[in-house]
Amino acid sequence: MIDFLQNHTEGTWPPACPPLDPLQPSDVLSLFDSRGGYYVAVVFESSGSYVGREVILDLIPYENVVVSRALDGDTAFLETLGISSVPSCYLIYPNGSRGLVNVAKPLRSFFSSYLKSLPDVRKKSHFLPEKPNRAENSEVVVWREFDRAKLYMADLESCLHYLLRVELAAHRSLAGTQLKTLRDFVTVVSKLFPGRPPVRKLLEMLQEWLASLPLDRIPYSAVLDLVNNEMRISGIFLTNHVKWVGCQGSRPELRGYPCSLWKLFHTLTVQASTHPEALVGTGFEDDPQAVLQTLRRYIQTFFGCKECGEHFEAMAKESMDSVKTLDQAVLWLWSRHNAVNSRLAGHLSEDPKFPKVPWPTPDLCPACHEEIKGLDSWNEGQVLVFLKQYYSSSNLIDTYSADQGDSSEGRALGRGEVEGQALTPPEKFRRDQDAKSLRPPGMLGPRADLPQDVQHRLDLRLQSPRGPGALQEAEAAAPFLGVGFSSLDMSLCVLLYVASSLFLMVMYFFFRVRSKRWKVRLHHPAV
Ligand SMILES: Cc1cc2nc3c(=O)[nH]c(=O)nc-3n(C[C@H](O)[C@H](O)[C@H](O)COP(=O)(O)OP(=O)(O)OC[C@H]3O[C@@H](n4cnc5c(N)ncnc54)[C@H](O)[C@@H]3O)c2cc1C
Repeated sequence: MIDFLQNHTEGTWPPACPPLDPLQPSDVLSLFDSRGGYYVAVVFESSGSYVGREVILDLIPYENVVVSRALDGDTAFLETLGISSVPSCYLIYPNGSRGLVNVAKPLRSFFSSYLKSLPDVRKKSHFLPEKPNRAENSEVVVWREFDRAKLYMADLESCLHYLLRVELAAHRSLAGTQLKTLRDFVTVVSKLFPGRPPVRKLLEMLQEWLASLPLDRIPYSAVLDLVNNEMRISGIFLTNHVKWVGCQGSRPELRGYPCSLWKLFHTLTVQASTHPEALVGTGFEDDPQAVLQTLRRYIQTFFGCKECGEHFEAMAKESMDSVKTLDQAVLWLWSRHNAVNSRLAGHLSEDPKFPKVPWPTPDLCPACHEEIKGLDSWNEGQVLVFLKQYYSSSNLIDTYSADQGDSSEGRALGRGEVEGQALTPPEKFRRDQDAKSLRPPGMLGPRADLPQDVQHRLDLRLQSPRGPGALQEAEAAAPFLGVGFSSLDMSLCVLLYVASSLFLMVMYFFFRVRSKRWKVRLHHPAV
């Protein structure tokens, strides 16, 4: 195609196609002085190479970067730039600094991928909104430095917090298939989540409670009470706010929860594949699709973005049945995630700092990428090895994780802000940042009540004659005398109090009348 383009389009050069002829050393030197506010990349190569032209064409749909090519004829010039072998890519940054691009393999896909992932390089879009005015956009985003090769516990815990306290809160009560979906999802997460002990304990408690419920409808507030650890059971804690690290966006409305949900899902499929024994006794142990199917049902039933759920369901219908092993489940989710990435590249929801490119990128996993007949292709064996390492517990780090027991971190959002559900993408994710729980959990106190106590208390609440209808009162729960009693608890107490008073009064009158009768009999023994 390149030959055709260069040999047969004299005078009719496509207007959108950048020049493909090589630059002279003097042209390259003049680029050093010009400041266009964008990146300029020059691929140095031999005369028979196509790499430079391929990279130029690969980057056409991207803005803020211009690619050119130059030949390796002038060795003295190459030496002054520090180029010892070709092909090499020399990059001039928007601020004027410059240097050689360091990639693991000097291949077209590695150069292209590197350039596409530069900050502010993103796909051109006709639908981009105007950049917000700095003065209007007063929200300050505190940036947390992080390593893209690592998985952050803070992201996964924030995901669980958001999922349990915000996403599920859109449902007043849970019944039938919804309840079963939640039960299965919590089972999978509690068995496979490689989290810190207090979070695992909380998940275990939630799982045991949901599994033992004899009811087919529960108010969401009962789940929330348990998640908030209102019984103050020591050693149980889940952060009450979000803190994104590997999922932080360059603007508050970008990334966050959906990013962390993907990470949680990948972690679960990898854990199921590397620790299949964890699911023994759950009913999921013999089915390689069990985890994927559970995640699929969660997305279908609870994911706040309904449109995303429909897209995911379409993919699942198309090919989830072909998964026959736990390793294939890991790869299925990986390839579907990449399909979503490529569909969304250049979309409004794309963060310019985190362009949607096929993942893992060559810098993260050089062995995952191969070139067959000049085309980038995956080495799936290596991808599997990489995924199992990336999403393993040994790659999970606690930097930035919430201090267990410190519920004061984070900025609270208003109640209305976290409870709504009728959101449209990408608006739906806008509320992810620093969302707080509906009701913040109390600090863990020294009391060490038994988990059975919690179960009993929650069961009592569920079995109350008013059943799930008592939800509204439960939602208005407020701490009373420093002990986490809800208004439902208080109404039950008052009811019990009134009933016992009535009973006592009836008994009092009954005995009074009886004693009067006795007295009458004693005074008239002949009667
Ligand atoms: C199930 C699901 C379906 C979605 N569908 C839609 C949709 O239809 N429309 C829409 O607008 N948004 C959708 N989203 C949201 C969208 O996919 C992104 O999550 C969101 O735009 C944020 O993108 P991100 O840049 O943080 O990267 P994400 O795509 O969220 O990726 C998060 C992180 O996962 C890792 N990663 C990336 N790719 C892979 C991979 N292939 N395998 C393993 N790990 C990977 C990277 O570390 C990356 O930073 C969906 C989210 C989910 C969870």
